Amino acid sequence: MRHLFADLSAFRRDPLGFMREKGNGTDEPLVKLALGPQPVYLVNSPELVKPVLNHTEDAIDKGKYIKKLKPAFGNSFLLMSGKESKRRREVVHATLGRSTVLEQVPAMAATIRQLAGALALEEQFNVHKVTGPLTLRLISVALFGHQVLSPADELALLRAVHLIEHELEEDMFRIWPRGPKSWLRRRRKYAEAHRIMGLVVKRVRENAGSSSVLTSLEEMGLSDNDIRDEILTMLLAGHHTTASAAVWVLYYLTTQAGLADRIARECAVVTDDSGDIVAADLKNAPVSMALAREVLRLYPSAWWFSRETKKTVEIAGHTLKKGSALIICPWQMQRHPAYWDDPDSFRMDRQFNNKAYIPFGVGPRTCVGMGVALLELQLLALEFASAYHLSAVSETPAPEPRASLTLIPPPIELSLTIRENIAFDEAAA
Ligand code: HEM
Repeated sequence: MRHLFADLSAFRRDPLGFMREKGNGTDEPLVKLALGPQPVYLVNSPELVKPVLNHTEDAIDKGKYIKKLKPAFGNSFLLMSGKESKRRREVVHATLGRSTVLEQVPAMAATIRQLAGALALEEQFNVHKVTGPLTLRLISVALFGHQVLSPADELALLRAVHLIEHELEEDMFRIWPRGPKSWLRRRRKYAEAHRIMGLVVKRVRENAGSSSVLTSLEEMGLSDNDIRDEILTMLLAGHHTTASAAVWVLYYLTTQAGLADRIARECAVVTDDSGDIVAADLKNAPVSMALAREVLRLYPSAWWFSRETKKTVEIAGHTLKKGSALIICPWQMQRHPAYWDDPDSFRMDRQFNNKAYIPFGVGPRTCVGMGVALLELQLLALEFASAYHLSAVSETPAPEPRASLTLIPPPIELSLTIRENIAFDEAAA
């Protein structure tokens, strides 16, 4: 019998490499991992993803790993199960539905354009440092409308995220409890983060009084604290993940020969006479959408997520006893050579309706922000490619990302110069 912790040090050393090594080297649909006393399985077959994620909550539900996010997300529906979670999810989902979000396209595009203009004045910039504040602003625009979050609020929220992120990362796969010093440090940081977040949410509520999501949450009869937690969840879950993918969108625009030109041409098709993107025409912009999708295949920001069995469950010939963890790892499955040709290469001609393509999860708990995240990434590509020429200042190819709660991109430095013209010749198209 293998030691209960046999895989722990390899996992800690290189989580991304570990998952690929465990899953890609075998056709076992469920791979047992020795990460501690709790039985943990990697879901290694796309055929099992739906059965696991669509299972009734009384048998397979979100488990103890996600509960560790409670210090950040509080009492929000992301961490709940059952009727209350479903009720809240429906309200949020309605606000983030495609038709509602499309109404915010002019404001979102203008936000991106403003940032790009400011970056063009810089000699060079670190991409992740700018996509964090940008996606925070964009998700706030999508949810509450224009200019609800001030630049000072954005900085404050980013600081709060920074305070708790490291601590959450440390707790995620911790086996033994913290010592008193470390426990106190965590308590202090969380308290400070909560204070900051509380102040920001208060201002969001004051400034966005009539926005639909706030009104709907209030009409549901949620307490002030619960509304605070739902808002924070959307801002936190919504910006960090998208910011990480946004880095790679700009990176590939810079490094893939001809891609920026193709997207600039595509942008010309979806803009009106004043140069503004027309939301209803975005369906005619497949290249920028394929870029966003391929980026999320190679670099799924939510690189893993999990479920836990609430009773004994039979899956793929395994009897999983109550309390077993099931890890779903888009990072590993989306680079599995059995499901993808040349899996490590960036290729936009792929079929994304592949069962092994799961950057937003599937089933009843699939990402509520999927539509808005894809829209943000698409608008980013269109706005940058149409107006600027991007050049890489840091090394290419870029180093691999780091695995934290989400995938953290490496520092990538780019510079922008104003695009002179687009070559409209068909041959280049
Ligand atoms: C590229 C960006 C994003 C990625 C890769 C991503 C990924 C995911 C994944 C994989 C899940 C499912 C987790 C599970 O089944 O346990 C999820 C859930 C969730 N996401 Fe996203 N997400 C992104 C953007 C957003 C945005 C913009 C929002 C804004 C509101 C958001 C809010 C949420 C929430 C609230 C849930 C929980 C849903 C539930 O439990 O019912 N995400 N996300």
